[in-house]
Amino acid sequence: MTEPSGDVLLEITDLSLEFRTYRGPIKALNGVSLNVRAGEIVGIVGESGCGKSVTMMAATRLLPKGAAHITGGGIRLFGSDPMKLSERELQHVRGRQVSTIFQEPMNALNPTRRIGEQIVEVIRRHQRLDNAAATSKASGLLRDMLISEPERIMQAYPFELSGGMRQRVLIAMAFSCEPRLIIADEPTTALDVTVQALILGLIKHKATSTGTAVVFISHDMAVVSQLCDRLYVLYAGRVAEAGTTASVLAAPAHPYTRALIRCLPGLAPPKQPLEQIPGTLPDLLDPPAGCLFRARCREADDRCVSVPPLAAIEPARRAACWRRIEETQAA
Ligand SMILES: Nc1ncnc2c1ncn2[C@@H]1O[C@H](COP(=O)(O)OP(=O)(O)OP(=O)(O)O)[C@@H](O)[C@H]1O
Repeated sequence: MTEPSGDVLLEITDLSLEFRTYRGPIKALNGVSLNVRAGEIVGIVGESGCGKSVTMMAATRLLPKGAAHITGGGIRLFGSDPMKLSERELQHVRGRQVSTIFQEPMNALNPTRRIGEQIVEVIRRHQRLDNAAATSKASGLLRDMLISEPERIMQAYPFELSGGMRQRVLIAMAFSCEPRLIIADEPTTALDVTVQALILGLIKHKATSTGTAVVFISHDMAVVSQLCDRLYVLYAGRVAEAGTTASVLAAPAHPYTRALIRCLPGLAPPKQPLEQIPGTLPDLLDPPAGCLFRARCREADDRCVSVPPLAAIEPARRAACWRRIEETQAA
């Protein structure tokens, strides 16, 4: 697969991971490979429980200690294995090189402290700036988020702001230390559609103007397709399909990707009724053999009793579907 050029910031290779629970191991990831290069916006998309968050939490070593076990493959984040970093090195990476934006900003902000203090503290923790310079930088970052009165917002407490405004504050904070990579985990899911569009535009503009790479996690194909250069479609802890957003949307190769697209107004073919994907994700405590999408797939046949590899189907495209792999081989 031809990849875009640029430094590889994150490389996940064949990563398998399980959670050991009293009911048995939950096989959350099964051979996931993905990479992110400097300056690109990469989407990870798939329905709830498919492993999007776990993949990126593993990459930044944010998974609960003791419960999550890597059983295969590896991760290189800025050239190092995050599992082997000391706590101090990890803090440096998390503060200076990678920032994360989560879905619920209220959980990430301290409810008892003013917004301004919190942004200034983050800036000063990682940059040698005095209070006045950090305050001025915070104000500029809020303006970049189209907050017209940053001084007033900096005086406010989190509960005084709307959800969309709080999320803009968190995005400003994420960019404040000039990281090379931002991980945005469903940052707009809790917001209404108009605010969502504004926030997506702000992330895209700021990332493009600063050259920051973004991994954008979402269950919403419409959202990732607006924002991302490349997509990884995850299903039940495996990559079902990967490629540039334009090529995936133009000719989705995996039946799961096609089903995700057919569910969405705006992306579905015109004049066809929107569809639902029947069934649910397989039980990851006891996954069935073969292709994990088989039970929900209207195109499944005898070949699908064995697991399809994630194979190159065209330049810069991979898919894990026997039908598509064999069509490619036959062509
Ligand atoms: N701490 C945990 N203990 C046990 N299982 C977990 C834990 N965290 C995640 N899982 C399981 O790992 C699988 C992947 O979860 P993950 O949160 O990555 O999904 P997701 O695609 O991000 O979905 P969502 O959008 O709902 O967050 C799921 O089956 C989930 O139940």
